[in-house]
This record gives sequence, C-alpha cells and structure tokens, in this order.
Amino acid sequence: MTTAVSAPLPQRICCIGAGYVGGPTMAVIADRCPAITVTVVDLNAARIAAWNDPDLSRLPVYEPGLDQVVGRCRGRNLFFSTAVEEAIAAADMVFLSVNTPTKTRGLGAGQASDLKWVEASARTVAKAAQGHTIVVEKSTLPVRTAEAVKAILGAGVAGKSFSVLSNPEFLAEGTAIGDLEHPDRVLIGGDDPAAIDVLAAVYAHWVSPERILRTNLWSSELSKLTANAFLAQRISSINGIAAFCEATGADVREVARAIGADSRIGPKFLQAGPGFGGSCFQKDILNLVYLCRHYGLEEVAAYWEQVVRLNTWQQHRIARLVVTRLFGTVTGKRLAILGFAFKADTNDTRESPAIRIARDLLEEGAQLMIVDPKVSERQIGLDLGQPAGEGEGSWRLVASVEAAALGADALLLLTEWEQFAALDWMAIAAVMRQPAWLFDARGRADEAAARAAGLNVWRIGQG
Ligand SMILES: NC(=O)c1ccc[n+]([C@@H]2O[C@H](COP(=O)([O-])OP(=O)(O)OC[C@H]3O[C@@H](n4cnc5c(N)ncnc54)[C@H](O)[C@@H]3O)[C@@H](O)[C@H]2O)c1
Ligand SMILES: O=c1ccn([C@@H]2O[C@H](COP(=O)(O)OP(=O)(O)O[C@H]3O[C@H](CO)[C@@H](O)[C@H](O)[C@H]3O)[C@@H](O)[C@H]2O)c(=O)[nH]1
Repeated sequence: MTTAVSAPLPQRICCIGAGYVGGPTMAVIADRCPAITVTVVDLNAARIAAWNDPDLSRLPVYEPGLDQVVGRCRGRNLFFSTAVEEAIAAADMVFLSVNTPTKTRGLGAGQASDLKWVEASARTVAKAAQGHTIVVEKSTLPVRTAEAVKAILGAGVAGKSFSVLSNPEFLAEGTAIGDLEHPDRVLIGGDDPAAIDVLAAVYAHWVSPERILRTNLWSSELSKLTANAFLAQRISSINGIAAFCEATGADVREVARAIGADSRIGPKFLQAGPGFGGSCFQKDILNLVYLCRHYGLEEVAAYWEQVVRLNTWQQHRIARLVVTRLFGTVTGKRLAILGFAFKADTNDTRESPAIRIARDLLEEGAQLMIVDPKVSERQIGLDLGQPAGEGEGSWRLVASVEAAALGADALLLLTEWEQFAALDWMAIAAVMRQPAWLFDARGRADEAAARAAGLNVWRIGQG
C-alpha cells in the first residue's frame, strides 16, 4: 500500500474552494513545492479578497501559523482568484475542495451529503479543462462519488481526458498547519497508477514514502468517513461515561487516564466535553448512516446513528443541568458563556456545542454574555438566529471574561481556549451575583482556585 515516488510533478495546480481545507492545504503545497504554481479559486469574491488582504491577520481562516505560510508564498507561487475557468484551463491537476454539507431538503434530507457544489465544480472542470487533467477529490465524499465525477467529466468535449483520484484530507482545525506539514498519513485512492504517482510526487516533497498510502477509489472515499466515525465515537463513548461518573461518584478524568494507559485503547480523544462540534463529524456520520441504510444495513446504520444521538443529548443535558442548579429558572438571569467556537484556536462555529446550549438557555429566558477571542458578533447572530440585544432571552458579545461575569449568576466554560485556563477567579467572583456558579463543560478551569474564590463548581464527569 505504500509508495516510493519518482514521477514528474504537475506544473500548475488549481484548487476549487478557498475554505478551511482548500486555503491551508494549498498554502502548504505551495510552500513545500516552489516549482509548482498553485491557484486557489472560489466563487465567493469576498473570501478571495480576504485571502489577498495585505494584512495577514485578516485572512478568512484563522489557523495558528497559516499567516506565515501564506506570507512566504502568496504572489510567488500561491495565488487566490475568482477566475475559476481560467485557472482550471491552465492547470494539469485540479483539486475539488468545495463544501459537502448535509442535505436540508429532498431525498436523504438531514442525512445524505449535498453534492450540488461537487457536481457544479466537476461540470466547470469538464468545460474549462484543456488536454489531460488529473482531478483530485479533496472534499469528503460519499463512497462511490468518484463514479459520478467520472461520468460528468467523461461527457465533456473530445480532446480532453481526465484521471480521477480520491485524496481525503485529515487535518483538524486549530492544528491544520502542523497536521498538513506532519501528516500521520496521506491517502491516495485511484485506478490510474501514473496519476497516483504524480500526486504522490507532490506530497513526497515533505512526507516520507511509507506514509503515502495507495488504495482503490472506494476504500479511500470510505476511509475518510470511517476515520471520522471512529473519532467521534470515542467522544460520545467518553461523554456517556462522563454522565455515568457524575451519577456514581467516579471521575471521568481518572477513568480516561486509566483506560488510555491501555496501549490498545490509547490516551487521545478521551477528553469529555459538551459534545463534539465542527463541520465534519456529525455530517460525515449521518452520511455513513444514510449509506448503510441505502445498502440495507439497518443494524450498522443504527449503531453509528447512536453516536450522533448521544452527542445531541449531551448538549441538551448541559443546558438542562445549568437551569436545574440555578433553582430551576434562568429567566432574566445573566449567564457568561466562555467560548463560542467549536474548539480552541479556530474562528469556526459550525455545529459548535455552544450553539445548541445557548439556544436552549435563550429559550429559558437567560441573558447571555458571550466572550470568544476569535468569533465575530455577526457569526453568533447567524448561529443563534437573532441579533444581539438586551433583556430576557437575549445575547451580547463582550470583550473580556470580567465583563461577561459582571452581575452574572454563572459562567459556562464551553470552549477550551488557553486564556480560560488561568483566570483571576477572585476578581471574577467579586463581580458576580451570589450564590455564583462555574459550569466547566471542558474540565479545563482551575477548579481549586474557583472554589477558593467562593464559587460553586460543576465539572464535566465529576461525581
Ligand atoms: N473543515 C475541515 O476541517 C475539514 C477537514 C477535512 C475535510 N473537510 C472536507 O473538505 C471539504 C471542504 O470543507 P471546508 O471546511 O473547506 O468548506 P468551506 O465551506 O470552508 O469552503 C468551501 C468553499 O468552496 C466554495 N465553492 C463551492 N462551490 C464552488 C464552485 N462551484 N466553484 C468555486 N468555489 C466553490 C465555497 O464558496 C467555499 O468558499 C468538505 O467536503 C469537508 O467535509 C473539511
Ligand atoms: O477528546 C476530545 C477531542 C475532541 N473533542 C471535540 O470534538 C470536536 C472535533 O474536534 P477535532 O477532531 O479536533 O477537530 P475537527 O477540525 O473537527 O477535525 C475532525 O474532522 C476533520 C474534518 O473531517 C478531520 O479531517 C479531522 O481528522 C478530525 O479530527 C471538537 O468540538 C472538539 O472539542 C472532544 O470533545 N474531546
């Protein structure tokens, strides 16, 4: 399955989709392969303008280290453009890195992936490409999507030819640059060995050959869904055990340490929390569930579906227990929300557990004072379905934890931003309304200091 590489490099790469994956992935390819000209294209002109912003702190994606990589390559061999067809025509390799969210209507609504952006971009490639083009699926796709991509490309004009590869991306947000520069593995699926060699030669600039895995197309597509399903399953497993710990007097941190020491289980991805968020886990598992049902595998579908159900339950559970501890009502009460991004070190809020928890508390009439170092007020308004405001059932974005705590009955730690780990609990407790609570859904706060400052503390998974 591994590969040694000596194939020619592509000269020009075009990536369709300048999002969280397309932008950082292409920046790292351009950085590591100065001989290749990489153009990232998108229909979203505002996003492309932000990628071209001379002020590198204003790139549309926040990732530690990304500004430096873009700073080194942009204008040299890395370009961002809205001229989609022009960039495709010039390229000998085209990556499809467009969004593949869950369908919201029609057949498979709520579970199947919406492939309209993949289809549209494949059609544009069919129209604009010249000569022979290697088309690389970078988006996460249902197994056997390459069949559809090939059919669309195959219907093009004579004189053009295509090879289709699957090359799913495993980066996690917040650590994208490190993940891209030092990947556990690069996966390339395909049935054209020469095309696989060309793509492998790109990665071979910085990834050792034994980490470049070759499979058939369908194994590659399915490995991506499976990896995410396994990772998310670990989180739902530990979150379920966290609730059990709370009921029985055990402590999930101790349980996680004890089971993680077993080398067959391993210590990673055992951090109990408010449930997994992010644009991928839920969407990819639901897609797996949909496909299993499509192939008549009801028991397999139900098994994976439970991972998502438990995750949703965990988010509602946390909102419910906040209300219960605050004497059964939060109507008109101020609650400080520490963190809105789905994890630390990203400005991404897609499927963030903070959204469901905040919505539940707004429904109960709470006044939420939200603090997050990277998420904008506009984005929170979109996520919560209402603009910032005052009074019962309202929210505001504030600049500091101290400002959020002013007059609040409770703080909810929902994102594990580094700055929330070392707060001045004496100063915070002094401005809160007593009796005051810290609900630490990430298990990251200095619990002893918070208690010493007079706060009641609830920590995830602590019995
Ligand atoms: N976000 C992650 O951490 C991550 C990690 C691994 C894999 N993935 C997968 O990668 C894919 C992209 O994810 P993302 O987070 O970068 O999405 P995104 O929404 O941030 O970016 C997708 C971009 O594609 C553009 N686009 C859509 N159709 C287009 C078209 N026809 N022509 C030109 N541009 C078009 C959109 O305008 C958008 O800017 C998804 O399939 C996702 O599941 C995401
Ligand atoms: O022990 C853990 C680990 C993670 N999380 C949460 O799980 C979610 C996802 O975290 P993470 O996987 O680190 O970030 P993503 O950017 O969503 O990355 C996942 O999804 C990507 C998109 O498919 C894949 O490429 C990555 O390999 C996969 O880790 C976040 O809400 C985390 O807070 C926990 O609650 N406990």
